[in-house]
Amino acid sequence: MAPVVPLAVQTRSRLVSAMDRALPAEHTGADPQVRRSDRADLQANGLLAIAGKLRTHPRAVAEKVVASLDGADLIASCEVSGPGFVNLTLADSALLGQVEARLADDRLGIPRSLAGTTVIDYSQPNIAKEMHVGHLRSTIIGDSIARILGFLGEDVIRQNHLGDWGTQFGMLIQHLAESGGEWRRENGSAAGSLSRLNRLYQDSRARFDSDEEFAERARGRVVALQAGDAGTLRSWQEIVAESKLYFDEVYERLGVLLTDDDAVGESFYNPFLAEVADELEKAGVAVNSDGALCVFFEDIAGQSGEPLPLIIRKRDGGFGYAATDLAAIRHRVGTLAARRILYVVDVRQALHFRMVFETARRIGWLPGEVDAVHLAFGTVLGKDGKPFKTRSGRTVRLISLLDEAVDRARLVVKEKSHDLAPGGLDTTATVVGIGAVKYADLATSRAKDYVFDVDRMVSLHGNTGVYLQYAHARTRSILRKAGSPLTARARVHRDLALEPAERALALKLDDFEPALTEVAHTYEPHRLCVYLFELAQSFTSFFETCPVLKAPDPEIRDNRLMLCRLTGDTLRIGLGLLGLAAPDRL
Ligand SMILES: NC(=[NH2+])NCCC[C@H](N)C(=O)O
Repeated sequence: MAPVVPLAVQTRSRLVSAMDRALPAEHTGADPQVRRSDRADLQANGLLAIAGKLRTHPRAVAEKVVASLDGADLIASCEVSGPGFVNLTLADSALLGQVEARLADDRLGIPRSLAGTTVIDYSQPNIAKEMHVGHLRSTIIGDSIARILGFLGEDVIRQNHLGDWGTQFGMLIQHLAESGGEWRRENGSAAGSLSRLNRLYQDSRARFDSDEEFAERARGRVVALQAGDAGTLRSWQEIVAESKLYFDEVYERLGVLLTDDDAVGESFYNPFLAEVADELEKAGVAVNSDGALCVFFEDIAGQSGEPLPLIIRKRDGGFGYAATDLAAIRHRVGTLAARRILYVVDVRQALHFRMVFETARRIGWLPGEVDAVHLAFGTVLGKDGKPFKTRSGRTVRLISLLDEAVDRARLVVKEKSHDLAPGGLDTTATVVGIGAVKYADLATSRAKDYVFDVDRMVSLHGNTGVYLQYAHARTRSILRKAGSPLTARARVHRDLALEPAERALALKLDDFEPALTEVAHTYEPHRLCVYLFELAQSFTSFFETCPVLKAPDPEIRDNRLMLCRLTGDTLRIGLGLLGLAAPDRL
């Protein structure tokens, strides 16, 4: 299927050709800067700058270009305005042609414009601990970016950098051995066992901090674990396996792409850490400082004003979090052949990643042509504007949040839905509730904090997941009532004139690809949310002013049905790229 080129891009090409014809040769290739505009469909602003360079009156330049514009099939009218802008109105037939061409392709004419390998590190929960809202953000944002890059043709390798290694496991395993604390699964779900493990983990931490003799035994346990002592290793493996089961339960509930194959935890890099440290030391990138192996950064000062170290190996010989991340970069570039590595991690780790990336550049593990980007995100806040905690001050469990959202969604659906899918209330409440949580997270600009407010998330008014799911279901319901098959060849009558609301909708439908490309460049899924919300609003205005089933004549009805169909398809694919389901009935 040939890609469908957005009308703005087509218009730009026509203007460039006209400029080639009308202007002196040294200005070929200049950008006419075609943008969407309020005054007309499109506006070209680039001629002003060119006129400046040519020392000619800008309006005269614009008039000349417009006079040599060849675009009758595409552009209905074109006029010079103000100091030398060009306002362009697209031909109705061109807008309808786009609708027809997009409907003929199951990717809606969107090309696979990316090609390369991207590693994306996201979710990253910690073994023996329950997932919390911070992991929710990483999981949801990372998953959507993975989907969008993949849709645009990128080869995406997901890496779930599980916290499954380190001194804390010595503590936990020792405590389990001594206390006989029972945590194993009683029923089918791993949520209960993880909750018990989480509590035992906290107990072990408290004991470690208060009981020096226990701390000594726990440190011995770390040594045993690292040396591969059979019993210790078995305990660790058991805890890891149970934690993974629990993560998978959460992932399935959330409907994210992550599977067990993506789980490449910190322990995976353990065998390479000594080598990483040696190489850094030999290359002189890391130096011995007070018995620890560190990398220093002249331009990054700590609180005391001294250059801040990145610790590779601690004084006791243990390797830190940074050593693991450096080993991971080596693996991702050297073995996985990434041209880009994305880290979806809390903004509080910004300095860590800056130092890790800089270290990897210095030693050459991260060559200039490979990008490494920390996609930092803000904190989830409670209604009091403080980091989201339970009343007793504990971090909030992800599962209970999801349960709450689904319960709240059930009430909304029960009250509002007249057209429930066969799966009934429970299925729909799940789709709406989980979708609401995901959408609320994605719709906020990534770097910002946001307030976790379930009522707002499941609201039918405003920029919410359920608003978009309803808009999608509405398009499907219209098509069902019209008896119009969802997949048959598009029947578009190109010679008909469009009403303003139809034009606005058709124009918006043509903007899907630029919206996706923008997310791929900025890694900000909220831009796709904004697009889909505006599309749903354009659809609502269209639907309110242009009767579809009762259209004045059969050909107009056909055209309107096709607009409904393309809106529905665009919403379905767009919601899918955000990780939301789009049921046909709601
Ligand atoms: N490659 C990484 N360091 N990824 C982030 C890991 C996040 C860590 N497990 C945490 O919960 O804070």
